[in-house]
Amino acid sequence: MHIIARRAATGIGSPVLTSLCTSRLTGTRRLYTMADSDHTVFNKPKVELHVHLDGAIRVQTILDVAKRRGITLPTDTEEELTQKIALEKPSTLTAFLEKFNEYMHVVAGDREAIKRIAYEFVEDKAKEGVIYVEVRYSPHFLANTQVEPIPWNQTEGNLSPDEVVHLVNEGLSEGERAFNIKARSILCCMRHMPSWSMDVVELCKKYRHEGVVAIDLAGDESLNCLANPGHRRAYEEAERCGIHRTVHAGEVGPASVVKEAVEVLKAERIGHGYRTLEDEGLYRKLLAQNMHFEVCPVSSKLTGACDPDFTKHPIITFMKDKANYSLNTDDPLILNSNLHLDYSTVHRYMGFTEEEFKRLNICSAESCFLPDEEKKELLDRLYEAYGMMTSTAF
Ligand SMILES: O=c1[nH]cnc2c1ncn2[C@H]1C[C@H](O)[C@@H](CO)O1
Repeated sequence: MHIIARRAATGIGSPVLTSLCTSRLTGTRRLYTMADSDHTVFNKPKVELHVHLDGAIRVQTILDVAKRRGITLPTDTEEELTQKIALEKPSTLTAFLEKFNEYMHVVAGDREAIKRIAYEFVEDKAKEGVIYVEVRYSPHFLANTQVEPIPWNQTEGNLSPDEVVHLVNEGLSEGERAFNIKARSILCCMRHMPSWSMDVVELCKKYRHEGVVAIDLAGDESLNCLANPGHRRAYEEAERCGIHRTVHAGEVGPASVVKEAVEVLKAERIGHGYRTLEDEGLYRKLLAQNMHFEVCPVSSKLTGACDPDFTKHPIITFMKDKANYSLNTDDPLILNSNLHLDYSTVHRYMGFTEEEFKRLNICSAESCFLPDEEKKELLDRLYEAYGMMTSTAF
């Protein structure tokens, strides 16, 4: 018999951190190279809770699919297409979301592409040292039938949002087996499309035993801050059926959107949530409730959600207050980033230590949407990898 006991990690407070490659943040942008990826500030198992599948597609995959389908793109080189898609400098969330127009028409409606994207996503996360990921997407945005309006100027086909979820589930499960990590998904309602939201919750219910763990509300908060009744009804149904709930709120929208997410939509986690800090009372209340904030450092700069000066970033307050939050990429394709860049950014500009990286990953595991037993297994893997577990046989 074994007794498992947690203890403080050894060597914490003294960051074992290697040098960084930060030219992408401070100077001219350039593509990631293998050398960049070697500069890892936290080379230990990680948990990622906020990343969009359709914002995490490989550029080469877009080129391959376009070629196979006979779709013309403005360029056929990986480097040039990356430059076309990637956001160059701090902008607005609206401009950021427009970047999806550059390539979504290539992959939407294509069964092979959707499954491939999901599979490759798992491989990319495994390479970043992620052992558990929750990836989100809008099934409607990848469909070309049973969706009104049909997105991305597609002509009507025969791929429904339901089949999209099935294909993503297949790609993720094959990826899990091939790369030995765990991947679950979150289905997104879109703020500007309340008429899709009931479908989304029904898909969450249908596929809850095939990898779908939660519902989300994404899209442009700056265009419409109030939760439309369509979203509200979907979230009520989610709560009634025990479907987990997260909501993009307080990214660019005011603290009142966060309040609404928590009080009306019964969100269990907040996507981004930076502007919660503008309402001291709300922030203190959420801290006391141990609310989880899914923060995305690199994204928050390029979407214009936060001051581009990272030394003034709200995440510093979260860190100092020992808040419950995770570090995430959000949309690495559009940000031309990866998870290492988020970790190196907060280390370099915000003073994050190895100890904090361990703590926030444990918070992430505790706040993930896995069932209790699987959550415990995930936590045990982290405690062990972080040297926070003793196993005493007797
Ligand atoms: O950072 C974001 N904020 C709000 N919505 C976003 C963000 N990144 C991606 N999205 C939207 C665009 C995607 O097509 C959609 C589903 O993944 O979610």
